[in-house]
Amino acid sequence: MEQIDGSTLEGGGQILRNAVSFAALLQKPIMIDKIRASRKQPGLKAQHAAGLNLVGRISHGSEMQGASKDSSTLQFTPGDLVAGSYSADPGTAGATTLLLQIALPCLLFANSNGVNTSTLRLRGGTNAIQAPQVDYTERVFLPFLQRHFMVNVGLTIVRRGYYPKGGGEVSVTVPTMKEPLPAITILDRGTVTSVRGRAYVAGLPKHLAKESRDAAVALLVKKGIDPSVIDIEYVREDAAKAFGAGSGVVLWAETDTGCILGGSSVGQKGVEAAEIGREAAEELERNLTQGGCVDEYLQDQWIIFGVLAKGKSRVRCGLPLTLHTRTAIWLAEKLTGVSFTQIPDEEGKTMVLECEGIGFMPKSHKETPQDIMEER
Ligand SMILES: Nc1ncnc2c1ncn2[C@@H]1O[C@H](COP(=O)(O)OP(=O)(O)OP(=O)(O)O)[C@@H](O)[C@H]1O
Repeated sequence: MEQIDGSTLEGGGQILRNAVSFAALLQKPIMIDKIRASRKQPGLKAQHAAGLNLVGRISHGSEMQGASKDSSTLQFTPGDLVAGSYSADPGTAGATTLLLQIALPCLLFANSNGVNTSTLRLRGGTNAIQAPQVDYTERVFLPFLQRHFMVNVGLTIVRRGYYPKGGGEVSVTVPTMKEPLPAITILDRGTVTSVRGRAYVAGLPKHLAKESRDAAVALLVKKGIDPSVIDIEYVREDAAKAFGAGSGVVLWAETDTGCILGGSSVGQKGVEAAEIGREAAEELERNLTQGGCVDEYLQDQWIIFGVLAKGKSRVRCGLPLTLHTRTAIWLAEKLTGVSFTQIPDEEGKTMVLECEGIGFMPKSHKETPQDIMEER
């Protein structure tokens, strides 16, 4: 059983998600201790437990011990990943997008079991802090997967939900892969051709969304973005499609080389609407200034897919590399044997991350006549 120290580097929930996804795919039993030791309240939160148990269900015949709230140790012996319909609900505002983060790699490579697409119903928060807002997943992460890894994941926001009540729901369709993911090369950031976005409120007056939008636009223009490429809508969510009250801004910039980078913020009590807009714009501007082809969040989120892909992937990232990215690399190297190379540019402003992926495909899927011959 592979031992993983959950307090390493970032020491948060992402280690668990990546570790359990890799373990389920590679059929490698793991034991994680010191779970979320770096956080104020260590151990599993309801949303982590819900994500782990979701993978436990996708991985038929698996055994999982310690996947409950407050647990600091987890043991997982994987079974067979099987495509199908699954759901998860932490009962809190825990991020639906992070439930997707742990389940997605598993479902992509699940045994198709006669169905070519799995479906996920994920409940919880859709627009929470310290997690991808669902609009980020929809507008940045999934288009990235589609453009570069050729994977078409469908996402429908059934109902939005916010901190502290949650109550949101997203529905996701995940195709079953018939061949390994292709390696990716993304080195040229290119020039920004559009900045789109969404300033939203739910259960609050609409003018607040407009104030956030206007402040975001003003800051972007001040930082040198051409006003004619900016298109940020402001909305009050339909009450039937949003549970509770919330606000925030999600922005995404596209470049002429096909890169998409995000910037976002979530409204909090006592913070003015205009400030929420400026926060999101500042984050986007920072990501653009860093010169990477991915923003500071995609930087860690592409790692698992690059490691699973077939061949050498190279992605230019802005600096500094985030602690989440360094943690994802550390864990991937530990569990899969791949090694990452970090190649700085001449001016030391950006860093190309390079890895030779393992070309992952579960054994049971290799059923071409050639594979059968090789088995014999
Ligand atoms: N504003 C954001 N936009 C997009 N992605 C985000 C954003 N904030 C965080 N993320 C992503 O969410 C994940 C958070 O990982 P983290 O380890 O912090 O998880 P967690 O489950 O929230 O655990 P913990 O409570 O221990 O921090 C990372 O993949 C990170 O890139």
